[in-house]
Amino acid sequence: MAESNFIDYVKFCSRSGAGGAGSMHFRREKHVPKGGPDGGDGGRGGHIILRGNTQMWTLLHLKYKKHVIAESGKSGEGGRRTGADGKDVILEVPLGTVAKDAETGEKRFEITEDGQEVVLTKGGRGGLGNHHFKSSTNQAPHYAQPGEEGIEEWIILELKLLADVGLVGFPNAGKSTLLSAVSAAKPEIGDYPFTTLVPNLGVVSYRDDRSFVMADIPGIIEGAADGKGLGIRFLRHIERNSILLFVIPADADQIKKEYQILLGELEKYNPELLDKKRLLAISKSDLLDEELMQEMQAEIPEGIPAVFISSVTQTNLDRLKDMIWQAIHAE
Ligand SMILES: Nc1nc2c(ncn2[C@@H]2O[C@H](COP(=O)(O)OP(=O)(O)OP(=O)(O)O)[C@@H](O)[C@H]2O)c(=O)[nH]1
Ligand SMILES: [Mg+2]
Repeated sequence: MAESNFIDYVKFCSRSGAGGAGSMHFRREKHVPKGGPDGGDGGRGGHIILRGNTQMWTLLHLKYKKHVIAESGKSGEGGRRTGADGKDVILEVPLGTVAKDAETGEKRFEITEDGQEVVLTKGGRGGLGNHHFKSSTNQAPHYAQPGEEGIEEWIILELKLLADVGLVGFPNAGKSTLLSAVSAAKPEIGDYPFTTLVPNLGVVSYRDDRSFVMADIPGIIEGAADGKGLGIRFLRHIERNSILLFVIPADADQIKKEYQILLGELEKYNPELLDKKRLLAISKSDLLDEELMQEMQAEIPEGIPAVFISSVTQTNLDRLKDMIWQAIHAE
């Protein structure tokens, strides 16, 4: 299978720090023979925290992290000194990262904003020092609270792809070839269906210093919404894409029909997908001569901006980028 530059799933063991123990201590001063209790509280154990970062696109950096462990809190000390908190571990993640409990599959939260921090695994509370337990009947408590245990749990992080444009098309339509023609991504390309098994992301440079992110996902086939083929598993990745670029090859039997089937699968999967802006690229147009291309014009579905492109001869790729850019930045 092709290595994807897009990792959408990681699983790791997350362990927060234990709270530090409260101190059992009595004040000792030269002229105070029987000083009162003055044991300080233990520090809080370190949390495991997720923080949103717009500069990140994948969970690749967490792929080999099997254990994430935060420091324990320090014990309290005499003189009511509170122990230091354990250091938190902060994991930077792309926006759209969903944290789940690996055992139950239950969703905990989603990171949606830059800089947003959510505690994933809470550090243990520090124990109370003995001075808290002083009472009228017990002036000298020989007791301090232990720190709370840390939590150890298996966590799944999933990322819904945050691309600006998602490629939607049947297998073999030329989606990966297009991505490789307009970006530095090197997806596998093959003259057989289902070459792409995992989504690929590419950053497309657009004039000057601008860029947008394109997502190449596996081909979608009729029945995909009912679990046929591979595409449906990845359809969730395009939920957030701001626009959808349909890719239909010029040698398709019926462009309109292919388009309708693709639309139908999207709708069955999630009707909201139809609210997105759509563009159509008729790919492999190098296979057509002028005359055929004229005839094909009639085949273009109504109400969708369309362009004939060829990734092989680089035809109209700039025009396509213009259309994408405009669609992304319209309104
Ligand atoms: N003539 C011509 N062939 C192309 C063009 N773009 C892609 N192809 C060919 O079409 C075949 C399929 O290309 P891919 O880019 O792998 O298609 P895909 O849509 O990613 O396919 P899946 O990953 O299976 O969904 C390959 O043999 C490509 O060389 C083009 O612009 N012109
Ligand atoms: Mg492909």
